[in-house]
Amino acid sequence: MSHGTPPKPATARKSSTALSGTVRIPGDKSISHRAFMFGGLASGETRITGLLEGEDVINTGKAMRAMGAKIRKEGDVWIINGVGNGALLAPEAALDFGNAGTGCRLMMGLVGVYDFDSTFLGDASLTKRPMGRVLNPLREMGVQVKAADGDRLPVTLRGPQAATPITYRVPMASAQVKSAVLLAGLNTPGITTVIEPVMTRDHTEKMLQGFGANLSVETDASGVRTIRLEGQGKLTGQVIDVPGDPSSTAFPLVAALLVPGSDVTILNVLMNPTRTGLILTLQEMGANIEILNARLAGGEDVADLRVRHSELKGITVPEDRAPSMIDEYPILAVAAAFAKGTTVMNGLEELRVKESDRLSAVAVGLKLNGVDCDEGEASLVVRGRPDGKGLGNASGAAVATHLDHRIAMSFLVMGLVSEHPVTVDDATMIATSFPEFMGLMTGLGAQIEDCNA
Ligand SMILES: O=C(O)C1=C[C@@H](OP(=O)(O)O)[C@@H](O)[C@H](O)C1
Ligand SMILES: C=C(OP(=O)(O)O)C(=O)O
Repeated sequence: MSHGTPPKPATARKSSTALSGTVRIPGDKSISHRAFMFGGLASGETRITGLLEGEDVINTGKAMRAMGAKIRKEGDVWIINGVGNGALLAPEAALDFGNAGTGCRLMMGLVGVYDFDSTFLGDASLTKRPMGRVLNPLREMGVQVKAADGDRLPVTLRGPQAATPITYRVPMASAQVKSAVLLAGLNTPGITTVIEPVMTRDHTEKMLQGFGANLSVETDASGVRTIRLEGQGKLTGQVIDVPGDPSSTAFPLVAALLVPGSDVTILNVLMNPTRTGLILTLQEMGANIEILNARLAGGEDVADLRVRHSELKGITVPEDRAPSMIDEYPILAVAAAFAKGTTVMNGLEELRVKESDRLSAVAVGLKLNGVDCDEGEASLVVRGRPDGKGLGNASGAAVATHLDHRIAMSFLVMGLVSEHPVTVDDATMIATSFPEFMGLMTGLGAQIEDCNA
C-alpha cells in the first residue's frame, strides 16, 4: 500500500436514528490535482483555498515539488510559486503517485515530452492499471517509453528535443487521456488537437484557459468536441477556490436518502454538468434532493444540497450519462439495493480499470451481503429490497475492497440501512480521496466503527 499501513477493517450498523445536520464536503479531487499541477507550472504565484488534502492530491504536490515548484501552506491557503511553462526540472528520483490514476496519467503527459528521464511508480492497485491509453499518444508525439508488460508501471519516459504536435481522437470516454494529451501539448511547438467524441469532465480545458493558455473548444452538431491548444504559451498564476467534491458528496447524500427520517444539508458542492449524473439519476429514482443557492464560483457552478429520506424506485440508467457519474456507480448500486424494483446500469466497461475492477468488486460485495444482482461484461442489474430485510452479513464476512476507496465507502453506507452489519476489509484507502469521511458520517449520526480510531 502507498502509505505502508496495514489494512484496517471497518463495520457499519443499521442506524437507529435519522441522519441530520449540515456538512461541508472537502475540495474536488480532479480540480485539486490540476490546481497543484497548473500552479506549479505557471509563472508567478497561485493561491489555492479549499484544496482536497487527500493522499492522491498530496502525491501530485510532491511530484511538482520534485520538478521545481515551490509549494507551501499558510493558514488555509496553499501558495505555489511555479517554474514557468516549459521550465520543469528533471526529477532526481522516481515520482510515486500512490493510488492515483489521475495524478499519474496527467503527469505523464505534463513531463513526458521533456527532454529528460522521468520515472512513474504507484501502489499495487495503480501498478495493475493500463497506462497504454496515455503512452500511445505520447509515443506519437515522439516520447520514448519504457514500461512493464502490458504498458503497466513502472514507466520511464524521455521526450524528444521538440515534441510533434498531434491530432488525437480519444478512443474511450476518459478525461485523464484527454488531459494527458493536452498537457503534453503545453510543451510542444504548434497546435495540439484532441477530438473527444463523448464529453467527459472539462476541468482541464476550463482551468488551462483560466491560467491563460490559448485553448479553444468547438462542439459539432453531434456533440463531438474538438479542443485545440497552442503549445509553449505563457501560463500565469491564479487564485483558485476549489468547490466541494460531488463524488465525495455522493456518500452522505445516498446515506441520507436511505436512512429513514434523515434530513441533511451538504454545502458548496461542485455542480459542473459533467459531474452531476448521479444527482439526476437519483432524482429520476424518486430522490428528494433540493438544489439551493445555485451560484457561480470561480467559473464553476456550485450549490448546496438538501437531502431528505426518500423511497427510491429502480430505473434503467441512460448509458450516455455514464461519463458524468463514472465514479458514482458503486454508491448508486448500493442505493439500487434498497430501491423498489430493478435498476439496470449499462455502458460500464471503464469501471473494470479503476482502482479495482469496480464492476466485479461491487457485484461480489452486494452478493456477500444478500443483494440479488447480475454482473454482465459491462452492465450491472440490481433487484432492490426497500426494507433491507436479510441484507448485510450476520457472520461478519468482509467485503474485499481491493485498495479501492470508493468500494470501502459505498459498502459502509450500505451497512447503515441493512438488517445486518456490513464490514469492509480495509478502510485505510478512504484517505486517498476523503480523509474526513468517518468523522463526517458519524457526525451526522451514522454508526461506523473505524478500526483506525
Ligand atoms: O480526469 C480526472 O480527474 C478523472 C477522470 C476519470 O477517470 P478516466 O479518465 O479514467 O475516466 C475519473 O474516474 C477519475 O476519478 C478522475
Ligand atoms: C477513479 C478514481 O480515481 P483515479 O483514477 O485518479 O485513481 C476515483 O477517484 O474514483
